[in-house]
Amino acid sequence: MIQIQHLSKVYQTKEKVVKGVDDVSLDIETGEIFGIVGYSGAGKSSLIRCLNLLETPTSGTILIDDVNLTKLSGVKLRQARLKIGMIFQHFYLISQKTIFENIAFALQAAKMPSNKIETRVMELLEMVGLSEKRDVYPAQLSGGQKQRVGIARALANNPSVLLCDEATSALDPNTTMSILRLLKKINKELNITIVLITHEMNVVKEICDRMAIMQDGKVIEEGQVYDIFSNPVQPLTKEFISSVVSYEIPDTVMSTLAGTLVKITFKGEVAMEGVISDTMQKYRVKGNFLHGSIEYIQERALGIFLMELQGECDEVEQAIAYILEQNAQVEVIRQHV
Ligand SMILES: Nc1ncnc2c1ncn2[C@@H]1O[C@H](COP(=O)(O)OP(=O)(O)OP(=O)(O)O)[C@@H](O)[C@H]1O
Repeated sequence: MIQIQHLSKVYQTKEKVVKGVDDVSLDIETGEIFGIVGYSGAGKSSLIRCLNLLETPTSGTILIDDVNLTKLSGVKLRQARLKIGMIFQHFYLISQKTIFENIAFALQAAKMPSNKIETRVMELLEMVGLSEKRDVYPAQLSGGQKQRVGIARALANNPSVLLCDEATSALDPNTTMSILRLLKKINKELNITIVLITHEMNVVKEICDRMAIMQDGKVIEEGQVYDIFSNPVQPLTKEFISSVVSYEIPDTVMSTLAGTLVKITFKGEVAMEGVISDTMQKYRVKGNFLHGSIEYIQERALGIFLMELQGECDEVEQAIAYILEQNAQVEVIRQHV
């Protein structure tokens, strides 16, 4: 388990003092995939770089499996760092070395006996699907393949934690998906805890179990990804979610609506169509669908629909009460006019 306690990172420049990370506390469970989201400058890189002490925290504590990293130095710190792999947006492979040599380098640095290195490198290359590329140079690989090498190198010394710093931000959507699938496979098969930072909500939606949203160095919201998508609280969180699922209704359409405008959220197993059609039959209410989508988050359905409900006030109220009874969430966006 990773415990981040009251972590702060302050940068002192000639002109000013900047709080990159401002009193952040988070617990990340062993074996989970935890996403940290925020716009540029929110403090994500500073936070993730403090986790392996690439940045020295100004104050606060980082415990990994009860070992306080901030108290370690010298050999002990180097050993602890070997248990934390990291991958980067721009891969940072050594261009003069082959793929094999790039990965072997991480093992040599950790003093693995040379007769064991070849077997281990080939094992890693197979895990990331690049066995055929052992003797080529990084320039001969695509971005996705380079990131696979980055992953193999990060896993070389059997880390318990993998940090991903915008690992898919330089990749196209299809390649991003294949890298995310690989990370998920690694997480499941090796039970590695993954902490990733990203500005893309899609990445989080695809593979993370829990997430935190950062703004101005602080964590402003955290929780299960499913819960955050179904019930975001902070305006910034809502903004990030709208980048994946947007429920904006154009003003021109809005001005033509006379009924009550509601947002209905169905979680998981609730039979959405049945609830809506039952409601329309039970009450003298007409429903117009304005927008709708079903997202799958961690293989659990989340249906969000925007509807205009037309009818007498009390009928509309009863219809809403009925939908609520069926375990759906209803938010009245605008009462009928
Ligand atoms: N070495 C540094 N010296 C001074 N200020 C810094 C330094 N590194 C980061 N900062 C500042 O700390 C704040 C947080 O930056 P950080 O890079 O952690 O954010 P981020 O969310 O990762 O953004 P990005 O995705 O653009 O890197 C910003 O205001 C940034 O300017």
